[in-house]
Amino acid sequence: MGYENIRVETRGRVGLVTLNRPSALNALNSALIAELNTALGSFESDEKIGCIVLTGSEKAFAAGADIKEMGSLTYMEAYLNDFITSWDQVSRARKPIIAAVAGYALGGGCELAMMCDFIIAADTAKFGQPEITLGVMPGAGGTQRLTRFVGKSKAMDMCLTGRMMDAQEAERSGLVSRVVPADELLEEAMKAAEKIAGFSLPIAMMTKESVNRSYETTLAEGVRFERRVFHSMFATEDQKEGMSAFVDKRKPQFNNR
Ligand SMILES: CC(C)=CC(=O)SCCNC(=O)CCNC(=O)[C@H](O)C(C)(C)COP(=O)(O)OP(=O)(O)OC[C@H]1O[C@@H](n2cnc3c(N)ncnc32)[C@H](O)[C@@H]1OP(=O)(O)O
Repeated sequence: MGYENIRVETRGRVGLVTLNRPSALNALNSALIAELNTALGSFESDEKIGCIVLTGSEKAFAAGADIKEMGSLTYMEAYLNDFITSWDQVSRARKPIIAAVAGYALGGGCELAMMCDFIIAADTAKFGQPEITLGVMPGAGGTQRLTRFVGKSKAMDMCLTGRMMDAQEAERSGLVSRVVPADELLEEAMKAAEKIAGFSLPIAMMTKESVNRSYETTLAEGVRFERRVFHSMFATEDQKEGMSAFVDKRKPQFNNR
């Protein structure tokens, strides 16, 4: 497929998607989301790919949903077409996805980054949910995910004032996993992705599923889920290989089985 709003590359075992609407600071319109979903689908089904990186430009990861496209939407159109639901594909990906964020990650851009498994931020990154300034509120999971990341007080502050958070505050608050110099962002994200892709894919996928379960269940249920999945790992060839390699003092050769 030819992509107009994103660039899609494969680097070894890592799938790289770069949002690419520079004239609109990567504002997320329906064409871009459709392309992103297609790219994610092809990486999900490509067994050579072990991890995905989603990034934007130096100036903007994404400045939000496309206000020009969305401005004239009616309630009936939003309701009948289930506006925004198609954005969720990122959060439903089974393979690990890292967001590498430089510049603005606002509104839907912040929400898209939060749908990824973790965020590595450049020291230039700015996060915000400014929807209230436009007469709406976050609609792609922002009120829910941001609250889980940073807690109620800061989420309320961000969503009700529309202010931006810089990279340092985002790291202190638990929104991002680490902050790196802007000119090292992609290199650092690729290094993390290559590391993940070098492990057993099914084990990484099960680990992701288990961590995500903690958002949706009680502690006791979550621990029981973890135990079941953990036990199942002993049925994999990669568990045998990983532990044998440790004992033999050699590097493991995982076969994703
Ligand atoms: C409601 C839901 C579900 C989700 C949302 O995401 S609502 C949108 C939330 N985002 C915002 O409100 C941010 C809007 N953008 C800005 O406030 C500013 O663009 C900025 C602070 C990010 C950057 O300001 P700067 O002065 O550096 O750049 P601009 O001249 O303002 O922008 C350049 C160019 O990009 C267009 N742009 C920026 N953001 C969007 C957007 N979200 N949708 C559509 N277009 C956007 C901006 O209009 C300008 O284009 P033109 O030169 O053609 O006007």
